Amino acid sequence: MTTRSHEFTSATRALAVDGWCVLPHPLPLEQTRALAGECAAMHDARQLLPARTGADRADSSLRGDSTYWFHSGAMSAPQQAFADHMDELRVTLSRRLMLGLVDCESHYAVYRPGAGYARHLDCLRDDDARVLSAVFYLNDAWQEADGGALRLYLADGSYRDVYPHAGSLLLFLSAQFEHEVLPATRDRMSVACWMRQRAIGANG
Ligand SMILES: O=C(O)CCC(=O)C(=O)O
Ligand SMILES: [Fe+2]
Repeated sequence: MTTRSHEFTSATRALAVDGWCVLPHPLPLEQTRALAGECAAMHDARQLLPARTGADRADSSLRGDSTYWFHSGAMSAPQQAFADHMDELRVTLSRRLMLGLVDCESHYAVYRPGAGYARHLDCLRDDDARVLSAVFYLNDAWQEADGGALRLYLADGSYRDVYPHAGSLLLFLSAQFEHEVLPATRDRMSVACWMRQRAIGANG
């Protein structure tokens, strides 16, 4: 079995059983580095903007990150390589788990020290398109003492803390897992991605 098909098989099993999983190194190291370099440079150039919460407003007490949405048809080479990999994963998971996933949307996110994202669900109100959440982390040499865990709340009332180590990909079913981003002591970079079904009521 190739590394990639092994990765897809373990993700399929874990999602079917637990509804979430972490893939330690789904992308080649150079691709992770290229994304991290681009994200940091775009952040320095102020191309990331304060993120919005459901009510279409920026409220930094709920959510403190800045984001840049990938534009299909106008992606940089690192963004395109990431999007191609996620599309391949989407098609495989959709077929094996019968999820009806039709596309992905992705953005860079940077949380400055002290910024977090309060406990939430990724499904937007009045829009059930997001089925699978994927967060790909870009931070070299992250230590648990740096904070910044993604805290994933499980159905039995416990939680798991996932640290944003460069190259790891967290996947979870968007409608089932509340989660929050805990504040960190250093900049925290990621690509957040949602695999979507055709929303009920959507045209075309
Ligand atoms: O960066 C993370 O670990 C998760 C971000 C998140 O929950 C979101 O963007 O909805
Ligand atoms: Fe989220």
